[in-house]
Amino acid sequence: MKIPVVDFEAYRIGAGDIPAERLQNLGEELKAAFTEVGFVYLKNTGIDQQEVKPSPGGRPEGSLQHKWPSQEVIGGFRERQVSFFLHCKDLSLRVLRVMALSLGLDADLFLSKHRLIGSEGNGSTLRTLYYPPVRAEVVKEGQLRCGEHSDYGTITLVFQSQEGGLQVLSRSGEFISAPSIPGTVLINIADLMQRWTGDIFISAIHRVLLPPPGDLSTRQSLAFFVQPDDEALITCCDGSEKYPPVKSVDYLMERFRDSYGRK
Ligand SMILES: O=C(O)CCC(=O)C(=O)O
Ligand SMILES: [Fe+2]
Repeated sequence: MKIPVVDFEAYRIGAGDIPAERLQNLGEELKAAFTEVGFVYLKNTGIDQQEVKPSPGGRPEGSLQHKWPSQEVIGGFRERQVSFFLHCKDLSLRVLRVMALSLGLDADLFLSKHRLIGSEGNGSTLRTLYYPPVRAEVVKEGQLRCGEHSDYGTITLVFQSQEGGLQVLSRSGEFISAPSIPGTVLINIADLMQRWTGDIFISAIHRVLLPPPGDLSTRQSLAFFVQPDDEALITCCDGSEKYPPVKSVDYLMERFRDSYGRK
């Protein structure tokens, strides 16, 4: 089993209304990916490769008085991050729309519960993940670069550097690799979306492997974790009542407590 690559050109960021039939086709491809693997690579999304490159280096950061590094430390950092965040948001909303259509639901069903991304009342986050070099001498048996987990929210957008190592657990129980494919955005279903769809879309377990012994390269990825608005009530969209309705923020807090809270 492989993670499909789907061409999102027809509905890329900036694209206006498109014929329902084109959206339908896109929907079918996304649905196949999300019901079978839970992951998909999207190409021609409108997020260009340039945006994902690290910011130009500046002086090493000293103690920062503000939340954002100053202009002289990393010129344009704030602007770039904000613009990238907004592009991730735009793409996520487009994907959520196609996902709803693909299930024969109202196009706005998922969207209508993601109205506040980027403002108070919605916990979606853009996270920068830096994996430091790994010295072979300190590696323990079975150690991973990022442990096996599934994500909590609705969908996640992942942008990886070239080093690779990401693997996804397939339904047949084997890990398949999910390398970086330049020019694509890797998107996966997360747990709350699996619950929302009554387990139609799969939130797959994934992990990042250590580099081969002696390989001292670092790894960098960016993950945009999409969550519904805090107050949104999530009810199985297929009418199955497989899971009771849950308020988004309550579900997520519970998951965070399980992961990080006192035992
Ligand atoms: O670093 C990666 O490529 C993936 C990280 C990840 O799965 C996560 O942070 O949830
Ligand atoms: Fe993850």
